[in-house]
Amino acid sequence: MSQTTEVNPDLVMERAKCNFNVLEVTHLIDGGEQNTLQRKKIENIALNDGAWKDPIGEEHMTPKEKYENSVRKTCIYGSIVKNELAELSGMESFGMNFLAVRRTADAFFKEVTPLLQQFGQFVPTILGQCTPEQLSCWLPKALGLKIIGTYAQTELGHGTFIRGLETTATYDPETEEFVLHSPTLSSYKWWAGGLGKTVNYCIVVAQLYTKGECHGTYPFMVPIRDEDTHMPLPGIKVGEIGPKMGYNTGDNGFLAFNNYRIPRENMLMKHAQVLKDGTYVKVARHGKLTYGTMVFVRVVLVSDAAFNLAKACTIAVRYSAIRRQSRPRPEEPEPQVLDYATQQHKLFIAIATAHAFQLCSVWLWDSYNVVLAQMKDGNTDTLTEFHALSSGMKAISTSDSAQLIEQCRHACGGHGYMISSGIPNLYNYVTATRTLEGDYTVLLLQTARFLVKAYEQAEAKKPLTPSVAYLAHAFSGRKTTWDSSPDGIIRSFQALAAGKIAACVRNIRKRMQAGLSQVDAWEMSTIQLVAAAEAHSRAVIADTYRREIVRLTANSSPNVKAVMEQLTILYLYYWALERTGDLLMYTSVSEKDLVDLQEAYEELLLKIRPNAVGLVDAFDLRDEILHSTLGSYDGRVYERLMEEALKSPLNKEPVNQAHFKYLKPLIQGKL
Ligand SMILES: CCCCCCCCCCCCCCCCCCCCC/C=C/C(=O)SCCNC(=O)CCNC(=O)[C@H](O)C(C)(C)COP(=O)(O)OP(=O)(O)OC[C@H]1O[C@@H](n2cnc3c(N)ncnc32)[C@H](O)[C@@H]1OP(=O)(O)O
Ligand SMILES: Cc1cc2nc3c(=O)[nH]c(=O)nc-3n(C[C@H](O)[C@H](O)[C@H](O)COP(=O)(O)OP(=O)(O)OC[C@H]3O[C@@H](n4cnc5c(N)ncnc54)[C@H](O)[C@@H]3O)c2cc1C
Repeated sequence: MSQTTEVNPDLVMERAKCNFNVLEVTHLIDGGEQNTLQRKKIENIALNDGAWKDPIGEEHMTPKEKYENSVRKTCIYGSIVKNELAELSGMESFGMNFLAVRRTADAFFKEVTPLLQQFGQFVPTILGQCTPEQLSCWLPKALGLKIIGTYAQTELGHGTFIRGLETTATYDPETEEFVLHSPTLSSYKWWAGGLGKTVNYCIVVAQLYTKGECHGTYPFMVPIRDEDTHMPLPGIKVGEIGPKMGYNTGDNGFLAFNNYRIPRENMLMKHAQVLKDGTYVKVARHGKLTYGTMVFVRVVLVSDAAFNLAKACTIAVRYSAIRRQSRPRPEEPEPQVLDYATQQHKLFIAIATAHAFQLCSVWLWDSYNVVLAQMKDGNTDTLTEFHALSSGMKAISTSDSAQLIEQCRHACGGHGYMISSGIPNLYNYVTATRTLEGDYTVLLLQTARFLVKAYEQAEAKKPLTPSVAYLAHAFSGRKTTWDSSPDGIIRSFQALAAGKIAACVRNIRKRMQAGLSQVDAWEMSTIQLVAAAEAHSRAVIADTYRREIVRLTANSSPNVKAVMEQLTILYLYYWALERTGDLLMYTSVSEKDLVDLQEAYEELLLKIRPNAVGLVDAFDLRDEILHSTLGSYDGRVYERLMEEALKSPLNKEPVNQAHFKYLKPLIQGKL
């Protein structure tokens, strides 16, 4: 935590009011004291020298300057990671320390590094899609930054529908090469991060053709730029796609091939092989293992959503503690805006949600490792359930985080709209994650596919996998009894998920009986299927959050236990109140129960209020990582806003030339 000598008195007061041990909660969020110490060590090594700081605010730079500045900082951070953090960061395990490296990177990059995909997708694809020989060839080069790569799957014409990709990789047994070709404009690769200017290698997903037959999409390792001159290689057309809402330091690019040849060995052959004579050999037992990188990134994105939401609520809660506005009681000073119940309603759910997603991400990560271990032994049985689970969690966590970050902006009034508040960059980053790596709707429909099948299993009294075990109770013919205890509310969330899934199944069957095909009946039901998958994912998140908090605070001090319990209950009440219509439909909840619940929710906000600043301090986000005039630890908000305003290039001269060139002639009637 960064400290300065003068701290805003309101923040001093808030910190004195906090009744729990902030460090204990930090340890809880980090997954233990050792992790906190290690993270702080990484942050200290990486951030204490400051050579990476921007010469002028990035927001005042041209797109070209922004990109070049971002590469500059990437190299500084790259050398710190390579020379000083490599051992600490456990790169190969992608564990907690790797997350600390990822978290520290945000001090360097307000948007993104052009090397995000190197570590987010290029290395993971090498790890997940290569044969042992390929792995030993490419992994050291990629980890040692001898080659810089990205992941080019999406095309101008298709992102969601991978089977519709048009880029072809046709095997030529004469030369033992693949010929990569982009037959149409819509087949141009589009979006890959770092592709525009930075990378020299690219994992390209293309339709595999051999012996005149198409075998579906596979990944290929493709050199695209000369390793010395960095010029695009002959047969390659590559460039940057232009300004975006965010990710502007990430040089997302386009790429096309004109009968471009790569050696046979450059097909990533863990899951299928093409022999020298062109024979296709399928190795994998599960048809979708080539989608593995996407599953990995979806898991990572849940923790990314939690982290970015924690940043936004740190900014908004600290700001709300120093911001005073209006005078409801004329005899008293203006209250801190944090004292308004509506402000607490906007912010405390954001804190609880950041905790919920953080704990769910750790749980999801652990479950993912179990699935990977089973797959190593040749067992892919749990992959389908995990795909459904990770798709749902990715969809909900990225979407809720984006919405709550926007809510944090609302909570900061006009100043939240300043780039220097830090919130716009956070929103622009997170809202993209709702789309990338599988759009929200598309992923929830994947979850729904699984749920409908699970419902049919339950109906046939067959065994159910853990995440849908609650469906076994869906056939009692009675509404679930409302009970406002935490476990009772979770049971109600499960009941409404089960009710929605059952309604979807009924609708699909009814439509098919009326003569629609299965595809059309499904399509007509997709609005409800998305709602059912959302309800299911929310039930899983609520259940996991509650279970994990109970487990993790078993030995905590009483006040930590109490405040963590309050947050989980707040989360449950909030979502119950958001879904009153559904509860009335699928549980025995009465009007009076809902009135009581609303009252209990409002009382809970009051209980949490004195600990609000302590709760966001516990996220332990250094000022360098927050990049915020409103959210710094010392609360010197107005001073920082003024300092930033004075940095505006428009303030460099008293009168701008546009006055004489355009305005004066207009004023003088000469135009
Ligand atoms: C040293 C230097 C230092 C420098 C700084 C260091 C900085 C450190 C930074 C560290 C970085 C850390 C990481 C940070 C975060 C990472 C961010 C990375 C950035 C990401 C940017 C974005 C990238 C992308 O977007 S890549 C493109 C992604 N594209 C998609 O996601 C496409 C979505 N579409 C699909 O997934 C599919 O097409 C789908 C699933 C919608 C449909 O597929 P289909 O083939 O048509 O399948 P279908 O017929 O519908 O059948 C479904 C069937 O298959 C099963 N299924 C589908 N998918 C899967 C799967 N993945 N796994 C398992 N099973 C699957 C499904 O269940 C169905 O089964 P059945 O119902 O039984 O038939
Ligand atoms: C910042 C950013 C970075 C990215 N980085 C990369 C990268 O590094 N590499 C890479 O390969 N790609 C990358 N992408 C691309 C990204 O993966 C795709 O944009 C994403 O998967 C969505 O696909 P799409 O753009 O084709 O959307 P579309 O599928 O065209 O979606 C448009 C609309 O149609 C709806 N829709 C589509 N299909 C269905 C359906 N079956 N049922 C119901 N509704 C449907 C969607 O819900 C959406 O509302 C990036 C994208 C962004 C924004």
